[in-house]
Formats: sequence, C-alpha cells, structure tokens
Amino acid sequence: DGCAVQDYQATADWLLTHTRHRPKVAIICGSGLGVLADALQHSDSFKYSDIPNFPQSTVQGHAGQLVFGELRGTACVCMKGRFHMYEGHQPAKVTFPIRVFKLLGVKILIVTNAAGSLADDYKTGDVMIIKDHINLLGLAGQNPLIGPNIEQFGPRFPPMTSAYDKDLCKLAMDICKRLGYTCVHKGIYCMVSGPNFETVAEARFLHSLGADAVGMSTAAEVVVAKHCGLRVFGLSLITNQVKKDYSEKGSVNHDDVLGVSKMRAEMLKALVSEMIGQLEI
Ligand SMILES: Cc1cc2[nH]c(=O)nc(N)n2n1
Repeated sequence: DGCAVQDYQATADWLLTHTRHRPKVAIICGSGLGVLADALQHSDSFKYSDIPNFPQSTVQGHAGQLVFGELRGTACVCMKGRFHMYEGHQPAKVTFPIRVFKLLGVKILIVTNAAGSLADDYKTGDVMIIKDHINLLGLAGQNPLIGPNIEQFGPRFPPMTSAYDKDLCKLAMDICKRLGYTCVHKGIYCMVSGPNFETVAEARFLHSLGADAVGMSTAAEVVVAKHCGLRVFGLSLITNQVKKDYSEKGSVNHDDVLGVSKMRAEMLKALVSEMIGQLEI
C-alpha cells in the first residue's frame, strides 16, 4: 500500500535534496486556510503530484502544494491542501505526510481545520482550540495505525491521553487574549468520515458524546503524529452551526465553509505566526 518505511524514507530523501530548508514545524492548512502557507518567506513549493509517494488532493479549496519556508525565522513546512478519507484515501495514505515530516526532523505539528459547531455557545466564525478529540473512525477500525507496526516510528500500542500538547494550548490561549481575540474556545473535536454533513439525530448523538465541534479530518493525522513523538497543536475554525433541532431552517454547504475560512484566514495566520515566533525549538 506504499506505506512501508522505505516509502516514507524515499519521499523524505527526495524532499531533502530539493530544498535547503530543514523544518522544525509542520502546518496543515484546513479548507480555505491555505493563506498560512503564503506567509512563509524564502519558500520552496512542490506540487503533491511531483512528490514521490504523495497522495493527490482532489477537494475544491485545497491547492495540493507542499511549501517549505520561514515564519518568524523558524523553518516550517506547510501542507496547502490535505487528504481526507472521504476522497477515498486509506487512513495510512491520509497521514503519510506526517511520518515524512518526522523523518525531515519536524518536532511540532500545527493542524487546522474547518468544523461545524455542536456546542450551543459557539458561533460561526469562532475558533476552537482543540483540547482533545474523539476519533470516531479510529475507534471503529478506520485507523492509520492498523497493520504491522513500524517500531522506528513508535510503539505498537501508543498512549493518546495527551495527544494535544498542553503548553501549546496555553500559549495559543495567552496569545488570543493578548491579541484581543474574544471568539476563541477550547473544546473537543470529533472526526467523522463525511462527505455528507450530519443528520439532526447524528448531530445530537455526537453532542451527547461530549463533542463541541465536528469535522472530516485531523484526528488521523494527530494519532500518527503522537505515535511518532511530535508535539501537536490543533485548531478548528467554526464554519457553521450543526442543526440539532428539526425545526431549524437552512442547511450547510461547502461554499459556506470556504466563505468563513476566507473571513478568518488573516486572524489564524496572525495566531499561528505569533505562536511560532514564541516557540523555543
Ligand atoms: C469541514 C466541515 C464543516 C462541517 N460542518 C458540519 O456541520 N459538519 C461537518 N462534518 N463539517 N465538516
């Protein structure tokens, strides 16, 4: 399935010979949040289709480029466009880049996504700093770590209790306070496969599980990142409020998701840049 250790190594070696950057931070840009990649200075960009063993991105609003460069003096690598299960990628393919980043020497993963809110006090356009996740797919067997374990990356049965780094969470909250961002929450992200949005009954079910926001990405990448020892910070941009009531009118669509992302992209760029500026790595 093209996810053996030599596949990861071949991709890492190809990248190491094509860019001088040696990134310490990897950023995954969610739907419509590709502007984060535009913030990188002295950048080298590679189309996913040119990178050996990389899957192809097929979603509108996802560019499909790997961008190396500097942000506040720190070498970063940024995925402009990511892979989703609903495109038909296997979990191990969705998360393939994470292990490549590990082989490049990356220490910290920053993952952003768009999500619908289940919590009643979240509004469209709010930001949720991810405190923890419910990997519904992973619990049900669509898990990127299923199959032979590659000991070089991590253990057979990895702990996930502190998948999201507390210090990075606190750093982000402090920066949001200092930058005067009031629309910021800390909550639980639930991953579903998509591509359809939830029914009212499913929304109620997920909310009853304690989820504050629901999306179609992120959890798989975080599991693999935690497995191979990366520190993880995640945030969700709330692009709509999931309907939990049969009387509510209207329904969500991908254009709404992209519209909200555009509106908030600058704020997220400022937050992520400031975080990277404050990191000691
Ligand atoms: C990216 C994204 C946005 C939403 N909104 C929603 O209501 N349900 C989801 N699963 N997602 N996923």
